[in-house]
Amino acid sequence: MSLEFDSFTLAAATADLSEEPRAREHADCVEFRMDLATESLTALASYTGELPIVATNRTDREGGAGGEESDERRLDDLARAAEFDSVGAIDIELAALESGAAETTAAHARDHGASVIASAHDFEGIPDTDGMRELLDRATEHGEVGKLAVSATDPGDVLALLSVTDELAGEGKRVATMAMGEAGRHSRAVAPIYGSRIGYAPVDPANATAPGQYDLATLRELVERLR
Ligand SMILES: O=C1C[C@@](O)(C(=O)O)C[C@@H](O)[C@@H]1O
Repeated sequence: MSLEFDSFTLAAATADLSEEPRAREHADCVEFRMDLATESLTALASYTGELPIVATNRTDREGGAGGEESDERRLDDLARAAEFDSVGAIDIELAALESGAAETTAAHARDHGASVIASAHDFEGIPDTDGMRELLDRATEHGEVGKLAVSATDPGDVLALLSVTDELAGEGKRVATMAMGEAGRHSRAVAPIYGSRIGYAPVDPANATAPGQYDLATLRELVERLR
């Protein structure tokens, strides 16, 4: 089952697929953080949930726990994840796509009907507007969706991110954006209005996969009320 991200899609982010029944009420899909899970391929093989899965195997370099040294193994596991019917998309870092390291991973995923989210994360801060536009634009060239997560220290940081989101979405590009951190939290509720296609929230707030996330029920309610 392929995930197209034709409209806003709310992902319940988790390292534990047994949480899926609790996510169903609010989420459109599950983001399975393979890098935070144990035996992730075994968990995928025994998944019997209803929600389609976005498989993510995040590298340490972009805030994950997938290791830095074992990029080949990490990407290989991601490619194998895409073989499961339940996996509708995989998330690959733009850096790995641009270096060519993940070219076969992306092709393999598409061969198995899974789309590709090309993602970039800045855990240190927020690039300037031109930098964000350029990164996001490049991401949309490599993925069915281009995603940018930045770190805000001030609510004003979010303005530039929203404006770039609005601009690229207005050009018909599929983008997903969010500002991490407390100061950026509101971006998660507001960015969908400007065209962001994917939101992430943990089922259990104690298990956030990024700083400043709302819990799933709250984000769903905020997005619904604001649109
Ligand atoms: O890339 C993202 C976005 C994210 O970092 C966030 O800020 O919500 C959460 C991650 O799980 C996901 O892979």
